[in-house]
Amino acid sequence: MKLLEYPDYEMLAIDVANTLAGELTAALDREGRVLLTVPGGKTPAPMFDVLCGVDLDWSRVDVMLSDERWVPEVHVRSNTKLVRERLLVGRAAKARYLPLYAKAEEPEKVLAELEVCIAEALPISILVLGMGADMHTASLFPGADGLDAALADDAPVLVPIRSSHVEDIRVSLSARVMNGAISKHLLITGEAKRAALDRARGQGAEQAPVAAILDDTMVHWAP
Ligand SMILES: O=C(O)[C@H](O)[C@@H](O)[C@H](O)[C@H](O)COP(=O)(O)O
Repeated sequence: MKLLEYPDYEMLAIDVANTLAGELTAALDREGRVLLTVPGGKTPAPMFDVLCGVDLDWSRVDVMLSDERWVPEVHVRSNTKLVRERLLVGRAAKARYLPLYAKAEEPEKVLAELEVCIAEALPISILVLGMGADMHTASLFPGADGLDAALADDAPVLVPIRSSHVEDIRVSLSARVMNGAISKHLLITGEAKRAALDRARGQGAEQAPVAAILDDTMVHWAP
């Protein structure tokens, strides 16, 4: 794990967007298509606002989420809504979106169908994650129902997660798939998440799920 510190979040967002632009461009020089995976939540939007305007061949970029809340794509808590409004616009509107949500009461009913498109696009070229002060990443929450399955060496691509930490059923990429990424970035802000990161480095993934993805990850932090 490497840690980059920034004076403020605006500088972090601009620098990370430029870093991702460089990595996407290099990956596009090597591959026919590249897979960019991004988090939901509040942190990434300002970075998305910069990245969506970068001049690259977005028509050869697949975009998917690290995890999703099991709510309709128009719901205010939907990460798909966030990505469609803040990343898949401008030049990046030409990217292909690979959904982690389909209309069904329970994710288990449609996970196999969702995994087909994602499996074809793997491995992830560039993974961007967020983290909570409870040391979760994606939707891998400590003590969650589904966490063991998501941390297993033979984990599936997508895992349904139910946790008292959040109100929605979640669907998350497994740690195995996230660690298959060629490049990994973690975006965190504030002292609480910085302290949580320090705690996580000394714990197992069952108590600190973010620890499962920290190897070879570039952590970007702003106060
Ligand atoms: O669905 C989500 O919420 C994210 O994918 C999740 O993993 C997020 O990255 C962290 O919870 C941090 O969220 P904030 O950026 O809102 O603090």
